[in-house]
Amino acid sequence: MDFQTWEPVYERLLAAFGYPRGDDERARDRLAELLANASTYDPAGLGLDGQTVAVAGAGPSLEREADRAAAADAVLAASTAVDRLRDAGVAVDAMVTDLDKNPGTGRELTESGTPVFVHAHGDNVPAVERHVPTYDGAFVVPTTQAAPTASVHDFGGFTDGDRAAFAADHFGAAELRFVGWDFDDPDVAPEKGEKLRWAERLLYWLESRRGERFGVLDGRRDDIAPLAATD
Ligand SMILES: Nc1ncnc2c1ncn2[C@@H]1O[C@H](COP(=O)(O)OP(=O)(O)OP(=O)(O)O)[C@@H](O)[C@H]1O
Ligand SMILES: Nc1nc2c(c(=O)[nH]1)N=C(CO)CN2
Repeated sequence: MDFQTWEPVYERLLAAFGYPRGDDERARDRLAELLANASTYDPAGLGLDGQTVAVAGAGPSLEREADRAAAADAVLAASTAVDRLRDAGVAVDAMVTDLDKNPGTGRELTESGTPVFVHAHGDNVPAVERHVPTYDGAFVVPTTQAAPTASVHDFGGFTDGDRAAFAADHFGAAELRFVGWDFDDPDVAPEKGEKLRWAERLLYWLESRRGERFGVLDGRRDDIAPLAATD
């Protein structure tokens, strides 16, 4: 997705959560500085074009659905879904994270040649500053939710999981398969619940743009507030 398409939705997110845009931009630029000497990873190298890509979230259903991830051509996993899939015997092709839960996993992945999409936003600069210098920059894909720059990309999306879906879409995935997504999880804290509601709206927008029907949204569409007139 190009930024022109993403920006109106991004502006709605900023308004909904009260995030200052300037903070996201400063975070983006700090991430760029920290990687200034690295030749970062081009996700085209993942070869997602035409593939069935599993997009793993960290909901309670993940272990139950691990086989569906294993059977996909590629797996992009959000944050702690990486560790849980590994424990279930499923290796991931890339991790998508804002470094707030399992930064050590991200470091190990980059060290062993698995790309990690590292997202900088207005509320994670200390984590970015602490962990990015410990990563192998050759396997980091730097991302922002603000305007992209020469070195920091914006493929669209907000939470770790939906950003994985937008990245898979951007790099040509033929089919997205969602595992570990539980929108009605009663155990998530209120702010996280609000983020999950936005993730759901974003996936609804994405499926409509792709002309696809994501099974994870079956039975839910009537209750989703659309983000675009075309939804
Ligand atoms: N029930 C759920 N609980 C948590 N995450 C879920 C759930 N369902 C789907 N997800 C997706 O899994 C992703 C990873 O969740 P996790 O709790 O490991 O990370 P997080 O760092 O808190 O995520 P984020 O920073 O994006 O809020 C979320 O970003 C979300 O997109
Ligand atoms: N500014 C800002 N941006 C975000 C935040 C956040 O807490 N602050 N959280 C996200 C996913 O958890 C994604 N983007």
